[in-house]
Amino acid sequence: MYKILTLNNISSLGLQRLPREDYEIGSEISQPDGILLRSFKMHDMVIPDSVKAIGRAGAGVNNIPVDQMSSRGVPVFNAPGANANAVKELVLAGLLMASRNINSAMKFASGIEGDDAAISVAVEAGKKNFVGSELPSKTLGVIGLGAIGVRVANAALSLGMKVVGYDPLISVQSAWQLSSGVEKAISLDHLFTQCDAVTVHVPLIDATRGIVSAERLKLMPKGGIIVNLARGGICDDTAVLASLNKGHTSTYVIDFPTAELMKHPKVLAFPHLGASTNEAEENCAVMVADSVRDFLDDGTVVNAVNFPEAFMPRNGGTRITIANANVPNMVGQISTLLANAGLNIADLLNKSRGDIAYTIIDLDGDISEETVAAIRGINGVLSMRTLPSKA
Ligand SMILES: NC(=O)c1ccc[n+]([C@@H]2O[C@H](COP(=O)([O-])OP(=O)(O)OC[C@H]3O[C@@H](n4cnc5c(N)ncnc54)[C@H](O)[C@@H]3O)[C@@H](O)[C@H]2O)c1
Ligand SMILES: O=C(O)[C@H](O)COP(=O)(O)O
Repeated sequence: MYKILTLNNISSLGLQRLPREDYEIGSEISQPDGILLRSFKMHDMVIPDSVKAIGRAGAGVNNIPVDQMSSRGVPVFNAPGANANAVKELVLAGLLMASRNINSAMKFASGIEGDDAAISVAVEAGKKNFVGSELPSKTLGVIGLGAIGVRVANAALSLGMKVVGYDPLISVQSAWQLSSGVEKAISLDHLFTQCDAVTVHVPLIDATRGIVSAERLKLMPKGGIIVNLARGGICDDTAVLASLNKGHTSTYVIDFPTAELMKHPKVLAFPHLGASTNEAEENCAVMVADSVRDFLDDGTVVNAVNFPEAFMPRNGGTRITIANANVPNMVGQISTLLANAGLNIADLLNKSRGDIAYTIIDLDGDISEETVAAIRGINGVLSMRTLPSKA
């Protein structure tokens, strides 16, 4: 029986992927084997040694101490692309709200008093204050062309916008999905000089913190729109507020409001709503629950942010899995210990990613506690699991 601790509400469709005969799930579980969460901030939490896997039902993992988990040989899974359409739709909504002054116009309309005739007079007199502009012929800059950025770029093209993209680390999969109509910016500065609106879709990491800066905002034409549904910190909020106050930037659409941002009339603040659709919550929960289950049951690794992909069909015998530092002779030392214990290797898979290597070994026989301890004792082994044979 595996124990799963949930740190946020996880869609029941996802939790149903973990059969109750094998999985106990709850928000008060002690000594869990796995943790499922959304945006719960884990950095200040003491993560029990029992934890073997962490599953983020979403995209961003900046709320999880991934490096610490890597050093403990614990994979962190996420749900790549599972909420991308939801975010794309909110980006488009934000762009439309900003360019048509929808928020302030709605506030005006809801503040009108009087009978129907008076309302009609006020509406017709007041609408001139909310004249907007249309998206075709405008240029959108998309920073980060991953699951969300590609969808936003392609959708904006289909709405008639010119689209300029920037992502020096673009994956082959994203490049395949990106419309050929999206132009490539040669640098971030190049992107800002061309764009009436800029939207960010990068993870919050050192390299992306503050990339929407005072200097870059000045490069944009007057009246520009900034959309940040990625993470607070990617835009320099102080610089954006200064640019709004000067009248250079027209609107800041943000999914991560702060006290200062929320009270500004030119800020459209959403309550971290990007992934909050029934579809996205279900997609994310199902995807990450499957990954955590496949790992706990079989040692399979799919969609981990810190481990290599690893899948080997079960041959029916006992399986051991080892995460270790990616240095020479680890597999040699492990197989020597197995040979010394008289254990034959039926099948073996060894993969690496950055500093971590991961090995799956199916054995023709049962492994003793003594041999497990010897493998755990090899310098560089970060974690080891023994999975009972499967019929
Ligand atoms: N508001 C929400 O509810 C919500 C929902 C989902 C994701 N997000 C945020 O959006 C981010 C992106 O999500 P995604 O699903 O598209 O992730 P993704 O991993 O598919 O895409 C991220 C892209 O950013 C690119 N990138 C990384 N560093 C970069 C840099 N310095 N400059 C330019 N590009 C860079 C990567 O190459 C990748 O293509 C997440 O990390 C998360 O923080 C927010
Ligand atoms: O990174 C993400 O996937 C989003 O920020 C969604 O976060 P949430 O699951 O807390 O809505």
